[in-house]
Amino acid sequence: MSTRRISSWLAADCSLHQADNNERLDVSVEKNTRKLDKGIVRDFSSRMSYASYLQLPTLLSAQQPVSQPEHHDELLFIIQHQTTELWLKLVLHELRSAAVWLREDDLGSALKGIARVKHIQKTLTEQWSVLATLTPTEYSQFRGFLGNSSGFQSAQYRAVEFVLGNKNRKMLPVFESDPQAHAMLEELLAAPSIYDEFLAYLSRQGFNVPVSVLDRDVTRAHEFAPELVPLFKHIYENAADNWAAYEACEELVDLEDNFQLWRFRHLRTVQRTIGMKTGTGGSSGVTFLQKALELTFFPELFAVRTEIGQ
Ligand code: HEM
Ligand SMILES: N[C@@H](CC(=O)c1ccccc1NC=O)C(=O)O
Repeated sequence: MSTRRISSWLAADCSLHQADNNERLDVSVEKNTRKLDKGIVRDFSSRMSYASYLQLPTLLSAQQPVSQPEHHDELLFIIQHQTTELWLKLVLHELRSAAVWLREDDLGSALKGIARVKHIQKTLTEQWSVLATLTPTEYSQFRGFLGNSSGFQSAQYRAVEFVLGNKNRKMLPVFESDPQAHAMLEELLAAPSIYDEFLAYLSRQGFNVPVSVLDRDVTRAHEFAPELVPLFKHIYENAADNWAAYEACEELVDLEDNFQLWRFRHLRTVQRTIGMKTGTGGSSGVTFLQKALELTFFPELFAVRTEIGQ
């Protein structure tokens, strides 16, 4: 089809839509009020509704400010945390499934899950701008009511760190008063991380993964294994021949990057809100959080960058 024919076809199509729209406007919207279609279901006395399916009475009754008198901004604080926890629930669901798919050599499904997680991470990182509207003065007016509660006690956050390979048994005692959370973290501590599963997958695909890495104690944090760097160098320098492995490596790099961006935005929000005060959870605060920026899930995938082209 020539360019002229395409544009005249497009013009005809647009004017058709225009006519259609005008007609609909004339017929169905009067006084800027939309007429409701006859078929719209209104009786939910014996049907599942939006609210019942989503358990909204439960969800929307879970915002209970503790400040007295109630501080206007505590609702923001609660909802920022609750939405984070909801998204973390999905992140955990996807990452745990991705680890299983890797174990089953189903890389495609694992990558699809990781792609979804990356979008959630972006949403979570963006969301910090909402909390940044909370001024230090406003926060100081209800901070005292939070007692020793702290994000440090987020079981789902810790679980995500564990699934990604940043295991730390010393985190567990914090959850002793919550048997369900404690059991979940114990289970994840003992299970191979997504990186362990990926390296085992690579080994099954014929890549030369050292036995010391495959047999590592998975209850500990993954530590930099220099022997892995030549393997990744090979994959990166022959990406076209190892596309699936190469793509998976880059997806993991994105995951770690996104995780660190969330940590950084948290740190900056903390800094602008409480400065150098100690945390309600008992840590030094900003100084403690800064140290997390030195942690890494997939050190060899970053180390390989130094080697590329050499
Ligand atoms: C004004 C808002 C916030 C302040 C001032 C703040 C402050 C802090 C501080 C000082 C810590 C260190 C632990 C402690 O001693 O308490 C911490 C840890 C943590 N916070 Fe927040 N936080 C804020 C918002 C949030 C939000 C919205 C989340 C989302 C769930 C969150 C999640 C976490 C997590 C997961 C940790 C543990 C981090 C780690 O172990 O590296 N925080 N926070
Ligand atoms: N650790 C914070 C308090 C805080 O932010 C917080 C308190 C209760 C539940 C979640 C929280 N979020 C992150 O730490 C502080 O020291 O002000």
